Amino acid sequence: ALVRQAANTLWLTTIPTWALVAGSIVGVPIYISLRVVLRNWRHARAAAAMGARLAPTSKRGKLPGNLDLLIQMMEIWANGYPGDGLSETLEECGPVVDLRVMGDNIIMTSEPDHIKQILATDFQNYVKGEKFQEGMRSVLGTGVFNSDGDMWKFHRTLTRPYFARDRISHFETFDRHADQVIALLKQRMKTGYAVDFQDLIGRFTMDSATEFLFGSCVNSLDASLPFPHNATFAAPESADPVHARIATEFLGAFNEMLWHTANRARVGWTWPLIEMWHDRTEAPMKIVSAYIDPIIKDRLEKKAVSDALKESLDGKEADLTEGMTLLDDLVDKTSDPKVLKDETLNILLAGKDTTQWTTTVAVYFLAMHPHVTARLREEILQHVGPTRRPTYDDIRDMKYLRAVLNETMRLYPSVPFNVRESINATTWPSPDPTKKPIYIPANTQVPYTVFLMHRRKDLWGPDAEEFDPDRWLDERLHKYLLKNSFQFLPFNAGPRICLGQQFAYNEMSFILIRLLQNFSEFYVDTDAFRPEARPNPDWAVFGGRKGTDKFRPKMHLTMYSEGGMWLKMKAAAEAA
Ligand code: HEM
Repeated sequence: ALVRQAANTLWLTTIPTWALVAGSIVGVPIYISLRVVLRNWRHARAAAAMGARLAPTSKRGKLPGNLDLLIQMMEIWANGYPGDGLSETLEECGPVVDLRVMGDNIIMTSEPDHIKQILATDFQNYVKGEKFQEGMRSVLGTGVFNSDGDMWKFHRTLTRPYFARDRISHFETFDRHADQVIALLKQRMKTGYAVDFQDLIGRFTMDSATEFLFGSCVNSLDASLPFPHNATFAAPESADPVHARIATEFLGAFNEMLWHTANRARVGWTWPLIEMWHDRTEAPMKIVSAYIDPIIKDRLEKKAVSDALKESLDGKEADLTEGMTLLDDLVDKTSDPKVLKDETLNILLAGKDTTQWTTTVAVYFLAMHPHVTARLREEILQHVGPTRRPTYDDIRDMKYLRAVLNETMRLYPSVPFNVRESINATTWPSPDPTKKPIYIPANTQVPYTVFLMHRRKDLWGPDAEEFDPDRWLDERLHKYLLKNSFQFLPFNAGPRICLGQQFAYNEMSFILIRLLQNFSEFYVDTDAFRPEARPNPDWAVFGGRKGTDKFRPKMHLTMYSEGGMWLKMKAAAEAA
């Protein structure tokens, strides 16, 4: 009908429908191919004019538009190891490659100098882009994580001052929730069953984040913990108090929202078609809003009372704002409930799963490397002792702890893949200095992967895939990292560097110290992982992390372990 309608419009009414349909079937691919050929020719000319060359392309795709590679990537996303397919492509072409998906230039890089240019030295020439933001908008609005240009500057300026100050209150928050975590762990270990450490730390980061953001903790640590699939009993969730059930629902809705937004980024321009009849973020967003909206309303009402009182007292002694939470800080600058909601939700998204993942994998690595656990405990006992609450100064001085965290984020960065879009045509330096720079067309998606960059042997040495915190302390630091600091980027870099970096180091260090004050040995309980959540046995032949690790890493916006991270631990003698 569409073809016939178009034909009518073009006065081609005398041509029979079958001929129009056949013409379209043959004509559309020819039209697309011609467009691609013409565009590549234009790019080649523009590249030559700039003294540059086109980015290498892979020979691996056999179908038009690299459709076979696209299907393969979808399959890897669902069942493979992160980076599979791409690492082979980068091996074939070098650290930068034009993936050419369905005729579009998509120039992926794992080269520190390119990422430096995107994030820092040529920051003005790149945006997150409308394609990325559109999929997130129903959840994140125009908050700091999901905006570009002036809107991003507005949100960043609004939020930055809060993170610029070190807050003792954060340590009090961490401490209360860490106590709950330790108590839950001790309780669980008494049952003889493993704990899903990823789930437990997710509750810790959610409770800490909601408390420092809103001053109103969601209390997800009050809900019962899941038992492994092989347990013979499990406490029913319905036995939880009402507030804990609400917290579980909130946590579930938040995770679901994340999942759908990441899925939109993955399926690209097709997501509005898939969700044409039904916005998949609507239902979970309703649950999240039911929690956040009343808090914001309440805070704005308090602010109005405080302002009125201040006015009646000519501004003397009437400041009722506590100034402790991010929301307190923000209401001093804006009373727009939408801005307040977007901003706090953006920070919750940026700060919760990232710290959850790093802490989870750090403890997984401790389980796999008992000598690292012993050394880290030694440092903790030396600096903090077996029971005292750690301070900011303790954390700053603990070099081995920082090395363990950095090594964890090197091998399993929370944000393994990211993307920007070029505004104007430009060039990137050639990884091979004997060759011309690489041409980057305007309005082109440029994904970059710190996950693959952090594992490159030419950048980190032959043992790049090994977990070895000492590389941050011995001669390897000078030999590799200090040559180019842009080769380690778990927190991004440049004007959009993670706002919560220091907060994250404090939070992760705090919980690890508390954990190692109380437990001295950790074990991965493989049987507690559901069979489909265990690593594919065929991966063993690959060696490296893929062949060694005992969990199945997956990603939405951030990384996670499929089906949880089931661990057991032994209480420390000092803590008894
Ligand atoms: C291990 C923990 C963390 C890691 C690895 C991490 C990593 C990152 C990365 C890679 C980005 C850049 C995203 C992009 O531009 O595409 C980012 C941005 C951001 N992070 Fe973090 N983050 C962590 C924890 C936190 C925490 C705890 C908070 C807040 C409490 C936070 C707040 C933010 C914010 C607000 C942004 C957006 C900055 C902007 O676009 O201007 N992050 N983070």
